[in-house]
Amino acid sequence: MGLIQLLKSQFLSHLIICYVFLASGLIINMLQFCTLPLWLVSKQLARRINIRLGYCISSQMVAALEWWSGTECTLYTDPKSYPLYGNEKAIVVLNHSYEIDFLCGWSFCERFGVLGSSKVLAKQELRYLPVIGWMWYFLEIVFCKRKWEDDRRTVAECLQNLHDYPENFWFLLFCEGTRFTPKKHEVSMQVAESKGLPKLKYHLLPRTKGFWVTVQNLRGTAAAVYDSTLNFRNKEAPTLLGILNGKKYHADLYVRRIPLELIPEGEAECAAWLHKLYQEKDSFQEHYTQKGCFPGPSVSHPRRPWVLINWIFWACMLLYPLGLLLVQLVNSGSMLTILVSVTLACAASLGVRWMIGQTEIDRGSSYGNKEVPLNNN
Ligand SMILES: CC/C=C\C/C=C\C/C=C\C/C=C\C/C=C\C/C=C\CCC(=O)SCCNC(=O)CCNC(=O)[C@H](O)C(C)(C)COP(=O)(O)OP(=O)(O)OC[C@H]1O[C@@H](n2cnc3c(N)ncnc32)[C@H](O)[C@@H]1OP(=O)(O)O
Ligand SMILES: CCCCCCCCCCCCCCCCCC(=O)OC[C@@H](O)COP(=O)(O)O
Repeated sequence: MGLIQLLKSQFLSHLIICYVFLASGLIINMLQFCTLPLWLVSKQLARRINIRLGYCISSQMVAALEWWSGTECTLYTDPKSYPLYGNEKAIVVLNHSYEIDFLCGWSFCERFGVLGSSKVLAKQELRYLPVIGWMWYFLEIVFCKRKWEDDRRTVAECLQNLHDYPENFWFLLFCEGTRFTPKKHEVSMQVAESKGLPKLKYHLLPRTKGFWVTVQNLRGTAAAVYDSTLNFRNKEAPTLLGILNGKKYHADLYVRRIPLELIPEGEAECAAWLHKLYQEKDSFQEHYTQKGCFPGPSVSHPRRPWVLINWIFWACMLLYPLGLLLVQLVNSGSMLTILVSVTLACAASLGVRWMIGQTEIDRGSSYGNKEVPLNNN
């Protein structure tokens, strides 16, 4: 193991990264909170400020992926579509099998200049996650309870609010609705069978309602759907803890740009279109499994230094006062103060570990796990 790799695997390094993330994140959350009165005066200015504040948080995770772990993300796409990425509003449809799929998505957002404004249809539980969930509140992220009766109105309303959004954004949809597990796959294939749909090997059966409501409500706002299929070389199973340990992964993303006009308007037709899309995605994954790459040309889109510069800025701002505090603490000689400080640091570490746990598939929800009574043939 080289010296750098040894450094990356040290608990102290992880502690520093997590401290900078947590402390800067809470400061930024507070700044976001301070923009609340501005929404009443100038909504567009408040949005633009929040995009930049949000960037300061999410780019730290991208920095960990791109610069700390050195993970490489390769894009396979049609060179004719390539110039449009980042220059229009779009809906992204992505498979949901990996613990860091959202982070790879963020990495592409960063490279195409839409990281601060990127959006997602996220499960309600994530709204309460410190730093990230609180940041999302100010970025107008759309949350769902994964209960259509409750979601149909709220999701449509939140999407309507994005009509006058001042900057380009990508709206991410994991149509499978939950991460892939063998059990969830088995259950969803029973549903596929009952609906007379072909079985999928690499995906769960997509939930079509969220896609339909998104396409309908973003017509006239988004220009296209980016059908995106992610895989990792050599059957890598990447994790956020692996990233923190400096482990390098190799992600490949296959993107097809589909103009929004080509997507049917009716609910049933739109659902059928999405099922066909997932059958195609399944065939791309089969191609990847057989050949080790996606069909079509790959383009090189290098990482940018901004995420690293942002991290260095926050590290300088926050590590210096922490150093001073530690020196004062030791000099004080008070056992009680030292004990209280150590307890606080342990609590913060456990908090971050819990946050990381939110990305782990083994700790995932039971949504999609249970056999459902099926009355449609
Ligand atoms: C150039 C580069 C391009 C791209 C770069 C890539 C990406 C970057 C882009 C942006 C990045 C932005 C942000 C990323 C950051 C962080 C993201 C992090 C995480 C958030 C992710 C989540 O939280 S995912 C979970 C939440 N989201 C969703 O669930 C979305 C999908 N779901 C839906 O759309 C649902 O329809 C719903 C949520 C709106 C409603 O849920 P409900 O459960 O009520 O679903 P349905 O009504 O659809 O389900 C009932 C129907 O489904 C059938 N059924 C029953 N059981 C199953 C089963 N197991 N599987 C499938 N189907 C099932 C049932 O029979 C019903 O059938 P109908 O005939 O009645 O439809
Ligand atoms: C600087 C870099 C490292 C900093 C250290 C750590 C900080 C911890 C940050 C945690 C970030 C959490 C981001 C939340 C995104 C979770 C995405 C996700 O994958 O959600 C799962 C849902 O889609 C489906 O849920 P399931 O039904 O599968 O259950």
